[in-house]
Amino acid sequence: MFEIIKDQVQNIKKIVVVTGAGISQESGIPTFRGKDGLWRNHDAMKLATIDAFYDNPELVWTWYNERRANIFAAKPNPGHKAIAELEKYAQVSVLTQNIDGLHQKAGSTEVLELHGSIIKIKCSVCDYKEEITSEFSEIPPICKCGNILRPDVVWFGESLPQDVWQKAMILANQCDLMIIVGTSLVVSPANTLPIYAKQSHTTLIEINPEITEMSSEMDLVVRDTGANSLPELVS
Ligand SMILES: CC(C)NC(=O)[C@H](Cc1c[nH]c2ccccc12)NC(=O)[C@H](CCCC/N=C(/NCCC(=O)O)S[C@H]1O[C@H](COP(=O)(O)OP(=O)(O)OC[C@H]2O[C@@H](n3cnc4c(N)ncnc43)[C@H](O)[C@@H]2O)[C@@H](O)[C@H]1O)NC(=O)OCc1ccccc1
Ligand SMILES: [Zn+2]
Repeated sequence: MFEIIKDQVQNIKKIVVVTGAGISQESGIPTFRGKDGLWRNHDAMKLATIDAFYDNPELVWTWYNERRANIFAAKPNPGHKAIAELEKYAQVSVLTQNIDGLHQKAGSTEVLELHGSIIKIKCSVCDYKEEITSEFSEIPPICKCGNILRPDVVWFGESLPQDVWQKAMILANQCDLMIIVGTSLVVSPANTLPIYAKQSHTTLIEINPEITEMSSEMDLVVRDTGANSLPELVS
């Protein structure tokens, strides 16, 4: 399946793996597409906004608490593990849109969380931040400054953490191989990363059971799941 790599493996030093919800689907975490994208009939893309949060912070907090409980119970799948194992062969940087922390749990040592992390919270006003270790008694939890706390994730209409995004663009532009797994490439600016790689003639591989916004730009398309196909990369 991955002949295109096996032929040039000796000069692949830097690998970037761009991931989305699909890589965690086989760990029991729903994606954002189709029926998965609905929570209590609320469109996930509408709930993940600052407006939804200020309209109904209890509802948004309940959504994130349910997702967090599901994520805490989830285990990395063979797809996450294979990406971590790739570090035996090259420098691997994971640029993920996922907030579930499963790449780190699988052993990946360089993971850039483009859209934040569900295990972190921050104040909606002051610069207070912390990692969540236990469930909250009150919803929404209140910061010591009196304002409400929110999940430390990037909502639609909010810009990505600039230090993380700058580093992601550079890694995408300097890698020898980019593997794009489990993302529909609908959401920007994450969906521009393959373009940065293409500019420096990097080999692009897409792993996804379905076609995506950029399938036609790929050097190799693997129409299979992450857990089924990625282990072959390291076998
Ligand atoms: C919907 C989209 C059009 N909107 C955007 O891109 C907007 C910009 C925008 C607004 N209006 C527009 C109109 C046109 C174009 C763009 C825009 N982007 C933003 O707002 C970004 C912020 C985006 C980040 C939002 N936060 C997320 N998540 C964190 C929170 C949370 O998770 O709760 S996005 C969230 O949704 C996205 C979902 O996409 P995927 O991960 O790809 O998942 P999806 O379900 O779509 O697809 C799954 C894929 O996996 C495949 N699959 C399924 N199973 C498997 C399997 N087993 N194995 C392999 N593959 C599999 C499926 O086939 C499928 O292809 C992810 O990025 C995820 O992180 N910020 C910004 O631009 O800031 C600057 C700015 C600032 C102010 C004003 C203007 C601009
Ligand atoms: Zn505060």
